[in-house]
Amino acid sequence: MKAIAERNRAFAVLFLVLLISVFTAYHYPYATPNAVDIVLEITNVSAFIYLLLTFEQLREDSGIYKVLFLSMSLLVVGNSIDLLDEFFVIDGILDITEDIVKSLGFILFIFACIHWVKHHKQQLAHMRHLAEIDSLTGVPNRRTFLKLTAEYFELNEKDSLHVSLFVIDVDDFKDINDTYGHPFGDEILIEIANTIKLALRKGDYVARLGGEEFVVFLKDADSEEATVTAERIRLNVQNLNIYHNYKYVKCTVSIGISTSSRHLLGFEELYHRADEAMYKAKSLGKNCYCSYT
Ligand SMILES: Nc1nc2c(ncn2[C@@H]2O[C@H](COP(=O)(O)OP(=O)(O)OP(=O)(O)O)[C@@H](O)[C@H]2O)c(=O)[nH]1
Repeated sequence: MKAIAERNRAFAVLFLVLLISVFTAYHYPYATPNAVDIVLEITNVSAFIYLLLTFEQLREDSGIYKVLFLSMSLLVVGNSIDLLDEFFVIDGILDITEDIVKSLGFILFIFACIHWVKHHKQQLAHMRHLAEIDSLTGVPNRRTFLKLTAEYFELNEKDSLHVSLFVIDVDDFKDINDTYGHPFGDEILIEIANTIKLALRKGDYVARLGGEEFVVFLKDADSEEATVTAERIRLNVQNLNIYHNYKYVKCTVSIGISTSSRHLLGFEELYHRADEAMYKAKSLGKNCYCSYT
């Protein structure tokens, strides 16, 4: 964090120095050459010293920032070489050196900018992806689930096909956590999420609403098809053998089902009914499914 703040400060200084250089050179052509030079040299030399001092902080940055940093440093160094003109009378060599350093800096700067934009885009896409999934199980989170379902209802409003929704709750999960520990509880949640995912048709999806509760949305499934899928999920979870400390641990789920013709029930009502049915399944002894009636 500290290194990133330091890097941003270093970049800000470099930009400022380069801006001052350009601004001074182009906006004060009437100033005496010496005055312009003095402003340029003081800013460039102080920036160069600052770069040397902060370089250590940048060593953990990704490659692209290093290249960006290097390219801007070369531009600043190129400007600084001018200063030597004041003290040494080897103008020709210094001019050529200045041109080479600046050209190299400019090429690197363009290269780094292009790659920085690419890198930034990838990071944004990655962050967007992370915001959409549940970080533990990798299935969509509540927000994504609500978004996907709302989109589906909006797009298919006029169709009269059925949709079904499950609320799935892990049974006695507190006991699992208390007996085997929280990390193992997490492992169980990951296994269950994968098992549910594998039991679904293409196009249907599972999400984790939070805690040990999952929700499944079945497009185009009437109550009969929904119960077949629910039973498949229940059985597959029951058959899971999750290894822990030289033995296999079992877990089960209770599933509440609600089905509706798409334009008859909104999502809220569908969810409310499935939740009620899930509690009924719990009261019937768990490890079973129950349809809302
Ligand atoms: N390991 C783990 N545990 C969690 C997570 N989120 C919630 N829990 C735990 O899940 C447990 C849920 O317990 P309860 O609501 O009492 O439900 P239950 O023990 O499954 O009982 P029933 O629902 O009646 O079967 C609590 O102990 C929570 O701490 C999680 O992300 N990881």
